[in-house]
Amino acid sequence: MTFIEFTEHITSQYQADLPFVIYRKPDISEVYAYLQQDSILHFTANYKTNGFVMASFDLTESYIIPKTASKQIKAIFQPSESDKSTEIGETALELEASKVTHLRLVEKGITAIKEGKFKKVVLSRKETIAQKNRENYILIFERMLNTYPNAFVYVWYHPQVGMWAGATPETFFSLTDNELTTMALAGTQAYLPDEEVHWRAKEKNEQQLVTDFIVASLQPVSKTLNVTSPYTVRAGNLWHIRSDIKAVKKETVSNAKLIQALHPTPAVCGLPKDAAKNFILQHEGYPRKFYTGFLGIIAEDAERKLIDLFVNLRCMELQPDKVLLYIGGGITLDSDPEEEWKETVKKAGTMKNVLGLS
Ligand SMILES: C=C(O[C@H]1C=CC=C(C(=O)O)[C@@H]1O)C(=O)O
Repeated sequence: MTFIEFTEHITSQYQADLPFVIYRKPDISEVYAYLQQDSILHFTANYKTNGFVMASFDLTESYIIPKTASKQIKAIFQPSESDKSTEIGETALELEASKVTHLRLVEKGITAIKEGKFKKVVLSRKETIAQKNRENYILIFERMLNTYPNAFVYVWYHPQVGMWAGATPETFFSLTDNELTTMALAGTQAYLPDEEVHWRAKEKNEQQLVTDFIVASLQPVSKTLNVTSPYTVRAGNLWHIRSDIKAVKKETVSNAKLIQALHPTPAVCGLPKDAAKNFILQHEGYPRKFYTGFLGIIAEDAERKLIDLFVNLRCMELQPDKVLLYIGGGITLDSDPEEEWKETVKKAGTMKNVLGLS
């Protein structure tokens, strides 16, 4: 199937108001779709059903587009020069208001760290863009494919839930039979061509906290565990620090148990997990919904088990009359609120770029 034919199937699916997901895994040229043949909202509690999972940060919403209820199609996407001309404005006023709110939130987080409530918390905000862009979801998908070749790129739609799109640099975990791979991702700097990246102790420590958490969470459920040294990776207009983690999972550990052990990681929540999560739910002042949740594929049969899940970062909710961007950053003892604000502005650039806004 050509990419054009692929998009025609998606257009018919959307016109019929039926659920679908289109996605591309990092560094490959195939694009895939699950086209659900009914409009039922399917839930998954045990993550055993084959299909495409979309789970919210607080796990109150864990949906699946089941394989058995869907048509699956694929095509090859050839990268092209993307057209970035579609653009709309946003109100400076809203941005100012959200800056004050975010600075206060970060200050509260730093105070709580000083009081010993937790070591790290990831605090986020939502930015509203007065742009009617839901109908442009295919153009947005193409632009994300072109701009972020090493990201997991997707558009997900369910008539009862809404439409989400994103280009995330973070794997939650992949499982092939019992071999698990995951990553510890943290630290952010702007990508500037021809400039070398230097990480400060603050960012290195922040990333180490994430690695330590993942290792400690995987130890009880794994037979073997290996971690690479941290290295620098590019995610669009940003640099991050990353370590790769490989483990062999104990046979008896279920998907649900694994998810429970790892989600939410300190890359999106904090440390200790429960204290940071409570702080987020109490103080962020808006529901994260699917931002910092996870999404991806579950494909298990008698022969083999394949799971490929990604953390939902650098994403947006495409509502009929507006676009909502979700962005955050890790706060530790030495965080500076103004710098943290700037970091969220840079991260917002990942999605604004595909909307033609930066
Ligand atoms: C929470 C986000 O990014 C996470 C992933 C990489 C680096 C991060 C950081 O430097 O704070 C965050 O932990 C986001 O993009 O909204």
